[in-house]
Amino acid sequence: MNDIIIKNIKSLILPKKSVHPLKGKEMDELTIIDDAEVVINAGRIIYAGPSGHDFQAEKEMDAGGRIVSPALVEPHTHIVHGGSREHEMSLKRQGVPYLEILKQGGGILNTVEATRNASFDELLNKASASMTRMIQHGVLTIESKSGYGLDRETEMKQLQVSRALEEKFPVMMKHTFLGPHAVPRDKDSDVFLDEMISLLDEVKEIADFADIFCETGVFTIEQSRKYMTAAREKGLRVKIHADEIDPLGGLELALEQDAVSADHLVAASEEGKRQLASTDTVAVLLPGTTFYLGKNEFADARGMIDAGGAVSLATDYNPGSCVTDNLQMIMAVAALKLKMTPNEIWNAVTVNAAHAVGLGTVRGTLDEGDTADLVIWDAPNHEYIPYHYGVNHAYQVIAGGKVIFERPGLSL
Ligand SMILES: O=C(O)CC1=NCN=C1
Ligand SMILES: [Zn+2]
Repeated sequence: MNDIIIKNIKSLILPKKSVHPLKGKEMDELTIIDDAEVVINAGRIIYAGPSGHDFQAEKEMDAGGRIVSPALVEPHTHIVHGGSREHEMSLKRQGVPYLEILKQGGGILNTVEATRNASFDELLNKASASMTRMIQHGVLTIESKSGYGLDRETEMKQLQVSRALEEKFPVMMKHTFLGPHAVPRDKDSDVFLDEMISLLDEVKEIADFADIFCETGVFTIEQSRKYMTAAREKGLRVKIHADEIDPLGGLELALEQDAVSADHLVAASEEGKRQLASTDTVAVLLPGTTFYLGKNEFADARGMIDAGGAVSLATDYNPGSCVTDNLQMIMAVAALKLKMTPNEIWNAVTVNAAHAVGLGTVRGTLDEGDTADLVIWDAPNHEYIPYHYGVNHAYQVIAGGKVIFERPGLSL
């Protein structure tokens, strides 16, 4: 006897499980099963496909003609942080560039001060509020970065808070050390980078990836290569904030370093985009950040996909350059500004996002045996979610076969 059967599913969205991230034309392939049902037992998918079978289950759920997909995967967040930077909005309005605010000691350094001053519990409570919103928006796999400590004690505190989130919520997480996120005001960048490299032995016990902000006025290509090489020698896979604002060649460095992902890529070179296709490195695009920074040039998703590359999407949720924990909104910006198709977008927030955090065959699909992490959406079809933006379309969120969120209706 199974635990649950979900019936009356208007259409079931089934991204393809693949040992490699979906690339190029594959990204536009998406199986949609109309008139479907899902059978769950012991927290795992037993069946997800056309209805009409005679499955037995303790509990029958009626999807009410709604659509169902795997729970979303969020491959790039700065969810653990103290404070907020709404005061910087006026600087942005006056046209002060992001890197100028950082140079003046604001930006990331402002959040560093708030994070250093926050207790473990304060950071956990604040991140828990964001985690709750992400889950309510259909996300059950999340990557979480450090990078607001710039010292051993606070970087480790952030990573421990990240681990505590995974204990507290029914989600799967990956944890990233982003010690080289900015250079402390009173430090030489090479000296500081060596300090962060010296932490890698300790970090590799608690983090899955090592990440660096390779950007003008932050860390150079040479410094990024030194750090990524050191991290890989310690057995950590690497990520990189690359070519976000200036075209330093961060994407090429990511590919040279066999990075699991290269993130931002707004200023990525044509050569880098061409090389992407011959690797399994996932381009994690963050169009919400481009929108939030008031820029008009978005990452060239079309160019990367059409050249055969693998693309995924994330919020980049952080207090300074993209203050949203709503991945559905990013799906809409990807449709409007990255010119991605609905099928590409759904693959970019499920199976390819899973590959971007080393979970490519573990999350983002509903194959037999997969964890029963799925969302029942209040939407008529899969194209509707990127189309109708700014609202939460998740009706029910099911984690490991348990309904953990149901959007309340009005009590009139
Ligand atoms: O500004 C922040 O807090 C987050 C960020 N890191 C690199 N780009 C944006
Ligand atoms: Zn980021």
